Amino acid sequence: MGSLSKDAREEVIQAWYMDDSDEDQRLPHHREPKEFISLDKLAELGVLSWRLDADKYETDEELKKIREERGYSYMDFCEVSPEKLPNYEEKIKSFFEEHLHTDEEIRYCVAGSGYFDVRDHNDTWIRIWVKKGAMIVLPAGIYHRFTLDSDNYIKAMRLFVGDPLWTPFNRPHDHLPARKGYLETFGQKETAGQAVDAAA
Ligand SMILES: CSCCC(=O)/C(O)=C/O
Ligand SMILES: [Fe+2]
Repeated sequence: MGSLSKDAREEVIQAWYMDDSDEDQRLPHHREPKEFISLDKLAELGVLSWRLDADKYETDEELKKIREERGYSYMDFCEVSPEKLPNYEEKIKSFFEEHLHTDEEIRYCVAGSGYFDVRDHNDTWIRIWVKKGAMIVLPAGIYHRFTLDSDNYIKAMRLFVGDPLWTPFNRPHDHLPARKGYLETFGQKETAGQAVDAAA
């Protein structure tokens, strides 16, 4: 994806299987021993990723190209921290409720960091740590949640195709066409996604 190698992406995006502990959601929640997951494995789940230069997002040709190719016409920013986000406690709680959306969730971390957790094909939580420069797309219909990490701050660019619809559908919402479509497209291993694109 783009001109930078996969290794460059891994400097700002890391993923691992989570432990079962109920401790503070902002902790990494690694298993013992740690079980990291490749970006190719994320692509099998439909989770796409790029590394971009967050210091030049206003003029970045690579970002422009991605937006044009994928039709991301809408853009705004979401800053999450106790000081910056109105109704912070309520919002952070709702972000961490397991949910899906009927459209892609596209987030580009331009400052700070945070965790997007997604369910794999076995319904096991994978934690995706995004840092400055990481852009990820969660496909429509994937169950996921978001939390800040212990640094308590992220500024994310939010992209969308057309008029944005941010509605979270808390689990269970298995009857939604977006969920059924997700399972049809990504419910089996080695389906569409960057892993297949890369092999082509
Ligand atoms: C870092 S953006 C805030 C989280 C969010 O918008 C969302 O929908 C999480 O699932
Ligand atoms: Fe979401």
